[in-house]
Amino acid sequence: MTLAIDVRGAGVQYGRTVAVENVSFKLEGGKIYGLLGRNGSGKTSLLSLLASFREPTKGEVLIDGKIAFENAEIMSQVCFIQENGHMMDGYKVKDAIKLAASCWPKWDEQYANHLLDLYQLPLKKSISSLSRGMKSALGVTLGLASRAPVTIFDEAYLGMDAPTRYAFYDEVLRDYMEHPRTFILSTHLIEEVGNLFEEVLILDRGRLLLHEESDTLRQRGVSITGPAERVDDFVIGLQVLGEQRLGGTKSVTVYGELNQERVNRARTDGLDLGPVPLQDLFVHLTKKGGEGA
Ligand SMILES: Nc1ncnc2c1ncn2[C@@H]1O[C@H](COP(=O)(O)OP(=O)(O)OP(=O)(O)O)[C@@H](O)[C@H]1O
Repeated sequence: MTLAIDVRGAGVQYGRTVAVENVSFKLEGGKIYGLLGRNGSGKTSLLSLLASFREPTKGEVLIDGKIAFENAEIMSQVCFIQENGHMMDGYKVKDAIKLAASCWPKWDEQYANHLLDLYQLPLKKSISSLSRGMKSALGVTLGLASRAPVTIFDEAYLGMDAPTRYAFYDEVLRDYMEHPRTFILSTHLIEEVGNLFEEVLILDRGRLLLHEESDTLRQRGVSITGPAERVDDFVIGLQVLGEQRLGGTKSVTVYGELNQERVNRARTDGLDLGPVPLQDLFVHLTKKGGEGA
């Protein structure tokens, strides 16, 4: 089941702070989406609109064609897991599981038990006594086992150590293949998780800077490496994002796809063309005072 998401001119304001401004995008659903943005760029505020936790100050958010806010039917289709939990500190793990089972109609108890075992989560322990990593694992368990048509993880796996995080990424992919639905993951760990994303949205100071297929975005960056003088000559007229030099060799990162003529010229000039990591593109695109896309 895929639910389309349609965000129309949405804004979130806290007093005088504008956290999200005039953001519009459509997600057809049934994909894994990455939401990227620097600290304070408005990711959590935007995601809380999708989860109906908050009403937009401006604009509207539609899920499956219906206004999401305070819509019980929609809320039961969206599971929003945050790093800090919203997770009833006074309760035990088994209470959180029980509550989740009653919230999400597609809750899969067997899968939840499998994940509880995998993460070795003690059912009888109170949530407040769990380590940070265990709290993350509980969040991840709730999100995955919810099988909600729209499952959102807002940095929810940050507390996990690296092997557990990688196991989580594998689990998301496996579960997504077996039970296709919409996943939205916000993250700072772009290199780790970037390969999962089919589409990427970047927020910058509350505004949507970019919404693209990740493959298209990756093709927007090219690194050109070779003898320094030839590289300098080659990049004239291109948008240079950064450069590194080692002796007489230089590597320059440019933004924008190279046309065939340029690609041929690089070959003739003996220059190497290579991909640019998503993380580097993100850093350049969201640099303070950067030009953006
Ligand atoms: N409850 C709130 N009251 C007042 N201001 C808030 C509140 N929540 C967020 N903000 C402000 O809104 C802006 C966006 O915050 P938000 O948490 O949405 O960003 P974020 O991209 O999720 O950040 P991070 O990556 O650091 O978690 C920030 O300037 C933040 O200080």
